[in-house]
Amino acid sequence: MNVVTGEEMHQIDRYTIEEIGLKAELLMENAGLAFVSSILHLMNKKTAKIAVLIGVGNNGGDGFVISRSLLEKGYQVDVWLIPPVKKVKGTARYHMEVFKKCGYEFTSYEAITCEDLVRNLKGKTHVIDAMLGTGLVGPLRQPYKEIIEQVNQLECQIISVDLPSGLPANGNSCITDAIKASRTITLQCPKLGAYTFPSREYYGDLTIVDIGIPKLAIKQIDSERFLWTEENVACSLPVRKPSSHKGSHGKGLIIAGSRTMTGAPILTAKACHRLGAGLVTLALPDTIINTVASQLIESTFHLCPSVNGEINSLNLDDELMNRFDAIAVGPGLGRNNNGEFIETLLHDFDKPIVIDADGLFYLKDFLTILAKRKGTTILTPHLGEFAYLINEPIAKVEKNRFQVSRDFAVKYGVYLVLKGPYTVVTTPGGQQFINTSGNPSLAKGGSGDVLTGMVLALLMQQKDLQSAISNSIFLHGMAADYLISHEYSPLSVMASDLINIMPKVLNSIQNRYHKYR
Ligand SMILES: NC(=O)C1=CN([C@@H]2O[C@H](COP(=O)(O)OP(=O)(O)OC[C@H]3O[C@@H](n4cnc5c(N)ncnc54)[C@H](O)[C@@H]3O)[C@@H](O)[C@H]2O)[C@H](O)CC1
Ligand SMILES: [K+]
Repeated sequence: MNVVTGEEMHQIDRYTIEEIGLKAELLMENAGLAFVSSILHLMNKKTAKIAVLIGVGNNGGDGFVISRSLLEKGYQVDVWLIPPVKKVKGTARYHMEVFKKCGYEFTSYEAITCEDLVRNLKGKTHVIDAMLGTGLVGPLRQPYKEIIEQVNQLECQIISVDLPSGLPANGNSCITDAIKASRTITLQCPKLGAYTFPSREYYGDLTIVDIGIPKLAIKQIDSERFLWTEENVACSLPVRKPSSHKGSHGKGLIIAGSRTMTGAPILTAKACHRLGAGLVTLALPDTIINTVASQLIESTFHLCPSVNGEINSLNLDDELMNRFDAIAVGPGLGRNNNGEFIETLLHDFDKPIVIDADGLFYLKDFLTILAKRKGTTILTPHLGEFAYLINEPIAKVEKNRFQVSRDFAVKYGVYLVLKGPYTVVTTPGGQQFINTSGNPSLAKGGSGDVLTGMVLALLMQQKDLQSAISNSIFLHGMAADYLISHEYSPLSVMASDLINIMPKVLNSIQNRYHKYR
């Protein structure tokens, strides 16, 4: 599913109307009806008292369809038109006339004061926000500004049409005032701002509804951003052939751990086993082998000479190294050596390398070598690690996370996994895939180590690397979602719980595979 900017949505809209010939009035009708179908379950017809706030453009036009449809169904609805009536033009005007011809009335904000409106809204159970959509330009103007300030203080449910009014669709411009919705029903394509912070916090629960825009119209935009959903995962997870053997599922090497971080290699290796890797070898500082090996009976080990409890060199000759199909390096390495072995890996190993955590810290010194590397490289930084790697403040990276991660991935020719809520995977070609699973229980030490092991396992089993990476991220988030919907508190989910629940998560998604075929 494409994730679009406001401009791209208008482009899609134009193609649908002008080239395909689906009339704008029909699209607006579809939009209003799809919105209503998706909210009916939230409202009791006997007790719901609904207000619809209608703006000047097509978002407001959707509001007229929504109001008419709810009134036809017998709901109590008060309708408020915010701009002067004469300013409503085009398709929105058409639906305003249809609304009136059906015998319904609205109140014009022109004729009342903000206090009158607020007094009325205070008695409502639901306010539908159809004031401004993707056509917003610049900072919010009056009278929307004063209305939005008041609406945000109401205690009722606020449901936004397409996106919360006042919020820029693309997410990275400055937010002055915007509706803080309890729920947003987005039309056809999710907007970029829904996956950017702090913009996302204004959306509340997000539902995406189909309004009948043909796929061909969506294909016209040169879009490079997509959601990676359960359907994508179910359709692309590897299926084991009866004839397969352990060599068919990859021999992975994990370079991890130090004297003060013995848990990280255990988590990474266990997660890698759980996602089906054929063989997992753990390269560790020689001094911690007993502690780690006592917790890992499925892995094999390679001992590295250490200084101060951290790996000093890999002690792997080329032949030994090239027996592996892929390498993951970084979890719990520590930062007290010079990381020269990362440079060695980048030079000497031409198959996929996943670099995480302290591996990324060392990588900063070897970026020129990274740019020249022929083999596939996958970097999995969180926001802080990425900001360090590119020498920018965290806030700047957060605000422009799509742009900065794309610039980096293309410049260095890597797969970049920028972790966080809505983790973004950018391919070396610049395409971006946004993850839709997970919850704040993942914000805990160790969950990144688990993800690294999962990525290593799937990339050895799937031909398409982006699917392998995105699938690992989705399953990792889905494990956390599964736990909190099965009696775990988000406070108590631990990284090892993610690994332990993985068989059930995989089973549930594989069982749902038929749903998407
Ligand atoms: N995507 C689709 O195919 C469909 C979308 N629909 C809905 O249409 C809106 C987008 O409609 P548009 O008319 O382009 O924009 P708005 O409704 O957001 O209104 C723009 C209007 O608002 C005024 N305005 C702009 N900026 C400001 C500001 N900063 N402060 C105050 N006022 C502002 C100005 O007058 C503009 O002209 C989309 O979101 C969907 O809800 C269709 O109905 C169905 C097809
Ligand atoms: K809106």
